[in-house]
Amino acid sequence: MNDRVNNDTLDELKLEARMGGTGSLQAREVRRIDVSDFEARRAEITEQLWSAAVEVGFFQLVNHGIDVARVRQMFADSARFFALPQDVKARYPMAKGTNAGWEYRAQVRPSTGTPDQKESYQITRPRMAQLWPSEAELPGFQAAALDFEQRCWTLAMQVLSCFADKLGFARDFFARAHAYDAPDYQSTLRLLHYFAVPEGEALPEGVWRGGAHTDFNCLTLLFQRSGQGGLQVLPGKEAEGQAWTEVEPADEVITCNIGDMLMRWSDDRLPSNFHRVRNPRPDEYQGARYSIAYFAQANQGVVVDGPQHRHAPITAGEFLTQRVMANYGKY
Ligand SMILES: O=C(O)CCC(=O)C(=O)O
Ligand SMILES: [Fe+2]
Repeated sequence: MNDRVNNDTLDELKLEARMGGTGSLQAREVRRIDVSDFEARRAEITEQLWSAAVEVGFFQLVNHGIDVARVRQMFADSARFFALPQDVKARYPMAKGTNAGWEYRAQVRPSTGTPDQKESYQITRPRMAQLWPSEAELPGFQAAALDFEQRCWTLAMQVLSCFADKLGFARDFFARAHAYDAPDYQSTLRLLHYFAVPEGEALPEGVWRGGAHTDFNCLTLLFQRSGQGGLQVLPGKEAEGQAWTEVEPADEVITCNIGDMLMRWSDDRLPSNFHRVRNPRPDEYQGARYSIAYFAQANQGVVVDGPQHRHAPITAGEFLTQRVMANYGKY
C-alpha cells in the first residue's frame, strides 16, 4: 500500500466515526429518474443520472423494469427466510468478510459502536456453497433469489453504462468489471430485517436500526416497502453539515446511492454518501422493517483506476479488504 491509499482510508474512517450524532433534518428533493424505454432514451437518462449523481449522490429510479409484483414476491421470500427458526438460520452463518450468509445483531458501525438492530442474509453467488437453505426448509427460495439478483445486476449495469459514457470509458466497461459469470464476482444481494420495537418502548440513545455509513461498493440499488420508513441520507458533498434528509419509501421505486468504489473510480467526481436507518418514533409504525439491497461491486481481480488517475490503482478485492479493515480493524 502506498501513502496516498493509507491517507484515503484514514480520512474516511475519521469522517465515519464523526457521523454518530443525531444531526439535524433538512427537506431536500430526492430526484426520481424515469428509466423506461432505456435504449431509445439513453442520452436523456444519462444526463439525468449524471447530474443527480454528481450533485447529490443518491436518486431514485422509476419504471426501472423490475416488476413490482416480483419485488413484492422477493420481500415475501425474505420474510419467509427470517421467519425460519433461529437454529435453522444458524446453519447458514456469514463468515467474516465474505458477504455471504446470515448474521444477527452483528454489524457494528464505527459511527455508533453498537450493533445495528437487524439481521441480514447475504447472497454473493460464488460463495454460497453450504449457505442456501434447503428446498425442504424454504421451497423455491434459492431460485427466486437468484432470478432477482440477476435482474438487479442487469439494471445496475444499465445505470453504470451511463456513468461509463460520461467518464470516457467504453459503454460496457463496468459490465465487464462486474462480469456476471466470473469466479471472482463479488456483487451481493442483501436481505435485511430490522426488528420490531416493542410497543411503548424506545431504543436507547445511540442504538440504531442501521448506523450511519457509506457503502463500499460502486452502486447500491435499495428496495424499500411503503410504510416502512426510516432511511435518512446525507448528500456526499454536504457530509460535514450533518443535515439529514428522510427518504419516503415506496414499493415501485428503487433508491440508488453511489458507493466508495465508484467515487474512487470516478476520480471523486461521483461522491459516495452517508446514510442510516433511524428507529421509529413511538407515534409511528413500530413493526418490523424489511429492505433489500443489491451492491454492485467490481470483481475481485479488476483494477480500480480513474480516467485521471487521481488515486493509486488498486484491485477491487484489495479495496474492499482495506475498507473493511479501516472500519472494523479485522477482516
Ligand atoms: O435498509 C436500508 O434502508 C439501508 C440498508 C443499508 O444501507 C445497507 O445495508 O448498507
Ligand atoms: Fe448502506
